[in-house]
Amino acid sequence: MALSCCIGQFRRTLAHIHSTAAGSFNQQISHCQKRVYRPCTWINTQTRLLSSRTQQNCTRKLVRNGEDKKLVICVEGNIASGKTTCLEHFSKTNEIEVLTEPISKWRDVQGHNPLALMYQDPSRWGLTLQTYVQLTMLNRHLSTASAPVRMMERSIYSAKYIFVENLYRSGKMPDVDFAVLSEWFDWIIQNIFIPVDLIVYLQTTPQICYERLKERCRVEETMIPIEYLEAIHQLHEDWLINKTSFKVPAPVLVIPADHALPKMLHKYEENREKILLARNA
Ligand SMILES: Nc1ncnc2c1ncn2[C@@H]1O[C@H](COP(=O)(O)OP(=O)(O)O)[C@@H](O)[C@H]1O
Ligand SMILES: Nc1ccn([C@H]2C[C@H](O)[C@@H](COP(=O)(O)O)O2)c(=O)n1
Repeated sequence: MALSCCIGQFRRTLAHIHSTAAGSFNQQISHCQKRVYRPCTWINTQTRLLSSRTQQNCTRKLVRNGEDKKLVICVEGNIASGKTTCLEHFSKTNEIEVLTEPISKWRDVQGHNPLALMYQDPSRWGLTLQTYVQLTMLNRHLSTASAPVRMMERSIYSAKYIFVENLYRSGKMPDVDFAVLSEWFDWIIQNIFIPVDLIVYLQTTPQICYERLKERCRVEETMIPIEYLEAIHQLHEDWLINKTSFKVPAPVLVIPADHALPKMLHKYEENREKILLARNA
């Protein structure tokens, strides 16, 4: 009698634990959906979007409404290769919105300058800067479009494939920092739709970048040696030209960019149509 009473009580307790756990699990899901995903939509990219820009090895991704319709061009290149100057040129066109790198944020996050810290002590501050770069670049990619064509300076891809990779390969980023950043990056790429239609690669020699960097004279960059620009250059070449390092998310238009400014402006005009008609489909 006492034993069957105990078994009954045990069963009721188990049932209670089960229903409480299930309830709290469901609550977590709806809380998660409401809090995290409200501005976007989960869509089945296999059924709704079939262009190659969606082929990122995932069937369900977080997509901003309407983001699949605009054209996205990322301008990539070494430090001081002329990306901002190129964007400035195209910003005069009505249907193009230009998004420069959020470097002002990297120089001032709540009164701190992670860009300067990274150059002073890359092993200590590389992760700090690159985590923030990843966040701010993701924010740039997901920001609401204000024109049919978007031209962006760099991308979340080059942040990882060029700058994080360089810190790691040069021995200035500890394995654990690289592992954490890589897991963040892989999660983002697998779960969030980040369309790119064309990469415009401003191909320069490191020496020319070094001269332009000296002329620009950004205070954080005064200690950059030519060897750093050479390493960044080689990573760009392996990614976008040799295609031996990482997956390239879009077709690449290479524009040789060592020339003086008037010739560069002419080259931008020569390539205008190719750029504006790009659709990674
Ligand atoms: N074609 C060019 N010839 C000479 N100087 C240039 C040219 N393009 C840009 N510059 C100068 O070089 C520096 C770096 O250019 P910038 O557009 O800021 O490069 P990035 O955005 O790639 O770092 C700036 O001082 C800019 O005025
Ligand atoms: N992921 C990144 C991106 C940029 N930087 C650095 C390199 C430059 O000092 C600066 C901005 O580059 P620019 O627009 O002049 O080519 O930010 C970095 O360290 N990591």
